[in-house]
Amino acid sequence: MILPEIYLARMKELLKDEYNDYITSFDKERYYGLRINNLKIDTTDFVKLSPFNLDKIHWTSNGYYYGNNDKPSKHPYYYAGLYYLQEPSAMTPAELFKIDLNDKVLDLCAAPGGKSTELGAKLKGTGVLVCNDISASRAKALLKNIELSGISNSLVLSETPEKLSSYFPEYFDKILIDAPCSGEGMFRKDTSMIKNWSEESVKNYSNIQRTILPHAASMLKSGGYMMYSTCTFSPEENEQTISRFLNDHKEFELVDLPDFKGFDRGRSEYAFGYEYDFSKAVRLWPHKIKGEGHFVALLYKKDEASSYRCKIYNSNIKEKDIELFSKFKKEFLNIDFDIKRLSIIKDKLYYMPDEIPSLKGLRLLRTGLYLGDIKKNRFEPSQALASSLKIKQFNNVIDLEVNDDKVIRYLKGETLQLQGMNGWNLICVDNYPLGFAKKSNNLLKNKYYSGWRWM
Ligand SMILES: C[S@@+](CC[C@H](N)C(=O)[O-])C[C@H]1O[C@@H](n2cnc3c(N)ncnc32)[C@H](O)[C@@H]1O
Repeated sequence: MILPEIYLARMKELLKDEYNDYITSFDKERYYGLRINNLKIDTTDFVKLSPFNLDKIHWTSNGYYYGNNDKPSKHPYYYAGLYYLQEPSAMTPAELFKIDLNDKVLDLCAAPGGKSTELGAKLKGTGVLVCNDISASRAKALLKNIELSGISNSLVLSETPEKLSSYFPEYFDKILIDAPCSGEGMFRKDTSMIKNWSEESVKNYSNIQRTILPHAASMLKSGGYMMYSTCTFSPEENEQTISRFLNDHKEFELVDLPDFKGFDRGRSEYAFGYEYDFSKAVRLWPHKIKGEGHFVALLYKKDEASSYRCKIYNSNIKEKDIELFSKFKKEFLNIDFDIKRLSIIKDKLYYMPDEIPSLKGLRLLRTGLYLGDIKKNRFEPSQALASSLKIKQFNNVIDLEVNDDKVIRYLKGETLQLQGMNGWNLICVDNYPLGFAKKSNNLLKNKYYSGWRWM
């Protein structure tokens, strides 16, 4: 692997006598990880069920390395959203971020959702998860991952941090900024990042990070926590971005992050302006752990009793607007809905997260859980609803065993000869929902969302 001379000189300066270890880490294999989606399955249950050669990632509670011969992206459990494929170090921010039930959480740079899906799992369907990415195309991938993971309490947006900040002032308890960066920590995983690297790009990213942080800060409640992470090594994008922010925001302070074997700490000598204790932050290096490079810092917004409260939006939906859905719900679903949280947008029915402000004027890809479509004389449930269900929450279930060839045929969109009850059936694999099928006139129509099909 050929790395730019200037980059190597900078790394020598940063790493000193560890430099050679860092360089030789490029000759080693990269590590592949999967993170179990605890919203759908407990870690121990998945480990029992898993056909993969798993080895625990020691600083996580639900992350595992998988074997070179495993193909977890080509397995029905992946389609059931039981895990997310993620580079092991990239699991660190969401792992270290303590999320409480009912928290309002923002993932500001969220696509494609590696960290959002874990933050959503930690919320266990309570509170609100707002996932945003400035890039509309990347936000589409984010939406798919949120829905596949079964997260039902999220908003998916594609906005600038500045615009978001005018809608959500001091609204969130926790904010993650997994910032755009020069990606030095991913050179081994993705060599294409090397050719985009330059000292200039480090400077540019550091400027972007510096503009994002104040907007994020204004959306955080007093007493709230903000986590900042990058997958790069340059102090300009890590200690210096944070210390510049702290210089201008005296209401924030660094919080100590836990230590694990192989973790390195942030470098106080790189702080800009005042002295800050960056040993509270974490640096991950590919020559010290089985994973790529990362930086993580946690900030606390001191509790200075703010007075601001967002005006909360309430839908004014009436029973008669949702008659078709109520009929469907009575026949098939074993869940309760709070009518105040239902919302109809262009004949699509959504279940909104609780206590959200008005979203008018925002570029939204998803407003809560998309339940389905209100057609002329029927309600048609969505793929997102199927993904969010537990098997017990649906009356008609066809549960297939993972080795049954009908599982993959269903995921390919084929029509199957299965018994099923009349009307809607939830197709599951080993008790975990995949999608819907509808039976009428003895024919079971495959309703698996065509955009997610097994290829
Ligand atoms: C490191 S990636 C995020 C990865 C993601 N958190 C995950 O774990 O899957 C950074 C993201 O920031 C987005 N981004 C770039 N500039 C941004 C900005 N000014 N505001 C919000 N997001 C931005 C990029 O589109 C990119 O998807």
